[in-house]
Amino acid sequence: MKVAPTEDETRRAGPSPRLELSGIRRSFDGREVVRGVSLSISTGEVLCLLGPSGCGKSTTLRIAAGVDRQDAGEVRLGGQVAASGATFVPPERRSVGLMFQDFALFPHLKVADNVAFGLKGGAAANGARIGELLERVGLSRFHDSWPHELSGGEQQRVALARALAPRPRVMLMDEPFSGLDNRLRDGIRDETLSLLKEEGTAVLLVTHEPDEAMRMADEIALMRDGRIVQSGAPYNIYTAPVDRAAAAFFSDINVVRGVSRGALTETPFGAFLTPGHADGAEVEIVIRPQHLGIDFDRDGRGPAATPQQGVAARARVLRARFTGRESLVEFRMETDGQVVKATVPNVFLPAAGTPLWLTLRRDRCFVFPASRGAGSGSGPSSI
Ligand SMILES: Nc1ncnc2c1ncn2[C@@H]1O[C@H](COP(=O)(O)OP(=O)(O)OP(=O)(O)O)[C@@H](O)[C@H]1O
Repeated sequence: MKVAPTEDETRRAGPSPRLELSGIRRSFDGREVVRGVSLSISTGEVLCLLGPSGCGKSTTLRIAAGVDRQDAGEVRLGGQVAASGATFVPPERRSVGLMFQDFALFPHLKVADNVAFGLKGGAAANGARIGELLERVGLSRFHDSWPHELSGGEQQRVALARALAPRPRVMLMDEPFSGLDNRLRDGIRDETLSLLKEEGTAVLLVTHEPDEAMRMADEIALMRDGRIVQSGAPYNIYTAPVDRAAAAFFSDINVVRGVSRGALTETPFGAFLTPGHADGAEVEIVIRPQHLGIDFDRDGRGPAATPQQGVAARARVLRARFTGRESLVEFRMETDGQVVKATVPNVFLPAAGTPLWLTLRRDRCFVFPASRGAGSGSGPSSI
């Protein structure tokens, strides 16, 4: 017999997540493209499903929306089953807002009527809510305009107001900003985020852009080949990637290879502690370009080694480019000919062939078993 929880138990357990997916699977033509995805999003939380094209993000979102149906697993909204083997609540009864890249306003409806579309009663009856949302997205003056009179960014903001008008508890957004040019995108992302937070909406946002996920997400779920390979706050995902491919998804990386012997791996940058790697196992030391240190050559000598930096290694500049916010310098190591990249804030454009000394910030290095493909690797160990 199932005993109903007491009020106290319910309070201690906290409210149910607004959206919960557990063990979602979906195949097309015998190929499984979503392979056991589970996630949970609470009130006012933004979860970004991030991954390369074709990894199954949109399929997952479509299943959450109810426009597609999973082969296995369960979708819950506010603690209630919305889709399982036995139950299926159709999309229009799920109280979810949808926003896609192709946000298509209705061209024959004025802006206010577009916003009113999802509301019961139409523009006149819902005047206050429409006015509030148009003001919030900064478009009050377009109340009686036609969609074609608005720029792409303005249309996108109307689409957001339209999606939010019925106060959905959950908003599902699939690459909603990718149709906008770069200049507009950052502003609209920020406005959208603050509006969603104000409304307390739980948001599942699908994107293949790490910058967008870092900017928008409370939590990132990194997806690859139909599976979530890592999830956590943006800072944690960035600073503690689960494997080499997860590190590489967010920025360029340098990979220094070596062989672990007695829990130590010798490299041109000195010995690294590699506990947990078997004797003779190949390891990869991964570091982002912004965490390399550059020092001048003093008659063939480099900087004195510090424990934090380890040993400096000499390299020659291959090319240097200024990219706007920083300079990207590529080097060829004198020790083994490997090419490494470093970024430097501001303008630093040494001539090709210049000898310079490189160090690695050891607290920013990750050690992984040598990968046999994008998906391999286990937990990182910081050095
Ligand atoms: N209705 C369908 N019929 C057959 N295959 C499909 C269908 N929908 C998706 N797929 C396939 O499933 C895989 C995952 O597609 P999905 O759109 O979920 O990926 P995605 O990560 O959102 O990619 P993108 O960022 O390019 O949209 C792809 O290989 C796609 O071709």
